Amino acid sequence: MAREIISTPNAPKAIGTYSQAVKVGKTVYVSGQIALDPKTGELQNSSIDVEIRRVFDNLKAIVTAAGGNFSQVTRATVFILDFGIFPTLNKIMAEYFAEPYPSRVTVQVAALPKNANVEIDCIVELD
Ligand SMILES: CC(=[NH2+])C(=O)[O-]
Repeated sequence: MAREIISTPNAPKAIGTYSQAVKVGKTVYVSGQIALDPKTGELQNSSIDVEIRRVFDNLKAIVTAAGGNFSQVTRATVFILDFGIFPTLNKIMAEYFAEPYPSRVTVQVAALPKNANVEIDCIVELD
């Protein structure tokens, strides 16, 4: 099946050897997003709320560029440095996603790129 590379200036440029997303048929694989500002490339981490919202905004920009929306997200993977932010993560995610929510995995990890506190990737099934 043909692959399409998704690229948008509304989300951060890749900081390594990956594409923002790869679309295969109606499935979109969105790379892990940290809270980089798409314009400056700087991590937006003035607060954990700001950081998490920037991550979801980055994901949303890529999903939109692929022709989708958050209601079509089937799976998200969340990497966090500290489970102390779990309630905040859930509160903010509920602002971006309506029920029924996507499937999700959340894991605590030792480190993330650019010393981020959170990284999230997702898979989208387009209609
Ligand atoms: C940030 C990211 N997605 C990576 O793989 O480094």
